[in-house]
Amino acid sequence: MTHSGDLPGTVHEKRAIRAAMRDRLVHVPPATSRHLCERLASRLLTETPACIACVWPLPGEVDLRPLCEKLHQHDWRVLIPETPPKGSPLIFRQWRPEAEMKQGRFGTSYPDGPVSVPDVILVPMVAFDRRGYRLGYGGGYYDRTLARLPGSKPVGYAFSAQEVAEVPVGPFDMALPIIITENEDIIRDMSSD
Ligand SMILES: Nc1nc2c(c(=O)[nH]1)N(C=O)[C@@H](CNc1ccc(C(=O)N[C@@H](CCC(=O)O)C(=O)O)cc1)CN2
Ligand SMILES: Nc1ncnc2c1ncn2[C@@H]1O[C@H](COP(=O)(O)OP(=O)(O)OP(=O)(O)O)[C@@H](O)[C@H]1O
Repeated sequence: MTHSGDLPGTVHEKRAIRAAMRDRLVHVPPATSRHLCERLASRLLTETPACIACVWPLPGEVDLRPLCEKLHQHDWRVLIPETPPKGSPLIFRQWRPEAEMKQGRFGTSYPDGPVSVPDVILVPMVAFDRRGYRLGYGGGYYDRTLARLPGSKPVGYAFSAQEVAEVPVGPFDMALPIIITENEDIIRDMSSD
């Protein structure tokens, strides 16, 4: 596989962090995921209902399904991404509680609903740092998607256990303005830009 954007050293470092995180995430209890969903819900539900992109969980990840249900009950439109071939941005489709989920690329699941553009994008990650940089599974999907949707507000979320000192940063990586964990809201410090 070619990695057009990142230097070879960055690619290796990113791989090593992904492997370390897989081991760490095995030990996160399910209650932590529920707690994080509650923190996300209490923050989002103070805002006017809007259109929000969530994700259907992959093994070991934060499970946003309770949040999807709650937001839907409060008149938010919930979208879940369909994963296209690598190199293309994500396709967001409307989800409803009764939606049948289809199997997509890399073990992802997505609903069959109409395509829509989110106002808010909840951004999953494998690891993050305090500057707001994140590391995903290496598809570059969120970097590409956020670059094309400047009007959508990205909100990162992760377990505190996923924090590392410094995520290696490639030319396309963008720092997130906010990352929410089960313990705190990490707001990016713009003064260091
Ligand atoms: N729940 C969830 N859905 C999501 C994402 C995510 O991070 N979490 N994505 C975020 O972009 C997109 C899917 N991105 C992915 C890109 C690559 C691989 C992948 O290559 N997986 C490897 C194993 C990688 C590893 O564990 O190191 C594989 O399946 O072999 C998986 C997902 C969209 N949907
Ligand atoms: N906007 C973009 N345009 C072109 N290439 C990009 C863009 N964003 C990322 N890439 C490239 O995609 C590849 C994967 O990126 P990276 O390792 O940062 O993915 P990731 O953030 O871990 O994955 P994901 O966003 O899917 O969770 C890299 O080669 C990167 O340079």
